[in-house]
Amino acid sequence: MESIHHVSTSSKILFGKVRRMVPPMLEKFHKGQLGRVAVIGGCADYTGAPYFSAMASAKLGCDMSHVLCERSAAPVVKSYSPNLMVHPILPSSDSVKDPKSIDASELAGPIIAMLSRLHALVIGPGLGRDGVTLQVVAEVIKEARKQSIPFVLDADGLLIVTQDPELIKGYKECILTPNVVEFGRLAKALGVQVSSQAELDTKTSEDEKISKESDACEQLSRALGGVTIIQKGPHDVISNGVTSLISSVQGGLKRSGGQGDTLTGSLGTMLAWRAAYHNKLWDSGEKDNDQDAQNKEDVQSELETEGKRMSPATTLLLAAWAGSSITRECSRRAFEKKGRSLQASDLTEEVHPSFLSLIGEPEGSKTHL
Ligand SMILES: NC(=O)C1=CN([C@@H]2O[C@H](COP(=O)(O)OP(=O)(O)OC[C@H]3O[C@@H](n4cnc5c(N)ncnc54)[C@H](O)[C@@H]3O)[C@@H](O)[C@H]2O)[C@@H](O)CC1
Ligand SMILES: Nc1ncnc2c1ncn2[C@@H]1O[C@H](COP(=O)(O)OP(=O)(O)OP(=O)(O)O)[C@@H](O)[C@H]1O
Ligand SMILES: [Mg+2]
Repeated sequence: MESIHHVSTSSKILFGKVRRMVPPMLEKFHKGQLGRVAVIGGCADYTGAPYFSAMASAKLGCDMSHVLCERSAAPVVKSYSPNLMVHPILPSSDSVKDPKSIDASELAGPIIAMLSRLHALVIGPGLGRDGVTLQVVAEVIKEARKQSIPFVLDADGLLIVTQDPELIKGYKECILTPNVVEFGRLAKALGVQVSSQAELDTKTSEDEKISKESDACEQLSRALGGVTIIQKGPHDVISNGVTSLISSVQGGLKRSGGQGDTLTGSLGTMLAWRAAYHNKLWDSGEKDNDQDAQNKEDVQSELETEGKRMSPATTLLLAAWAGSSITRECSRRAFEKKGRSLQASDLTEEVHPSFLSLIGEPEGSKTHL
């Protein structure tokens, strides 16, 4: 029994459509046009997560990859790679006089000042749970939403939304990437029923299981006013509440921490490219389309029609699906080489080969001179 909201378009066609959203490599572009992405995260406890996320973004192909992190994390993240631009501008209880009396919007000022120069944000990798930090990031979320900047919310960024769902309710330019535990917390906060593993185990076919899981993902998305959710797991369920896609590219078998960070960074770059596609940075050769896809049928038709531009609802689902597919392919490739010794950093090296094998360079792209 397949969910009535699932798009059944083949992976081959979907990858072909993703390729349409990827800007070609052309001599005329200047620095920054292929993507300016910032990861907001990194604290005294976690420095790996923002690094993996920002590197995935860079290796997928964005031009500029920033990390906005807590003061103590900055020299550490910088030492991992000179390619990243690391800004120690994320306040915490350690960097303010009195953590109990702060002006969060004022403290968010230096981050907010950067927003207009960015195409996409990834909020949450290694953010930690410091009260001052989380209040400041909530202010950044409000401002990013005001400026219609797309963002990905993960890890401790999801905690902010669990505590205050209104921050993102109805904002169509965001992607949430909860793991099983984070999904459960969000569902509980929004009163959405989730099947237990025991209940899922009673389902006789894989299709029935997926259908049950995607029902919960659709309901959570609807409860949040149609935000896009990637529910990570043995397969990733992607939904915007009315249309769903299943990402089932084979992954690896090692579940080391930090693989979700390759996902968020890849999504950051996909969101930047999606913005470039809608801003017509290059001529995609497709006819204009002024209607936004409203339901599964519209999305499926846009995905299966050649020569017509896709609308933002379709490209957001597709960007989410592409990020998930790339990450799972990275995990598969890294696992093939490293087996049980696989670490998150092994995925980073697989981002470009995975992009080439799944999506490939778009038509007109000059990758050799
Ligand atoms: N190298 C690094 O710097 C890393 C930092 N990380 C950061 O660590 C912080 C906490 O992240 P956590 O993910 O640990 O969040 P939580 O502290 O909420 O812990 C989630 C718990 O759920 C468990 N879990 C995960 N998937 C499960 C499943 N399918 N079934 C049952 N249990 C499951 C995990 O083992 C973990 O103990 C975040 O800021 C995150 O970004 C992680 O991303 C890992 C890598
Ligand atoms: N059982 C599984 N089989 C295949 N792939 C999986 C499985 N579980 C998770 N993944 C994949 O691993 C990636 C990370 O998902 P995971 O559930 O580990 O996130 P996470 O707990 O947030 O990770 P992180 O440690 O980075 O915070 C996703 O791309 C997901 O598709
Ligand atoms: Mg995580």
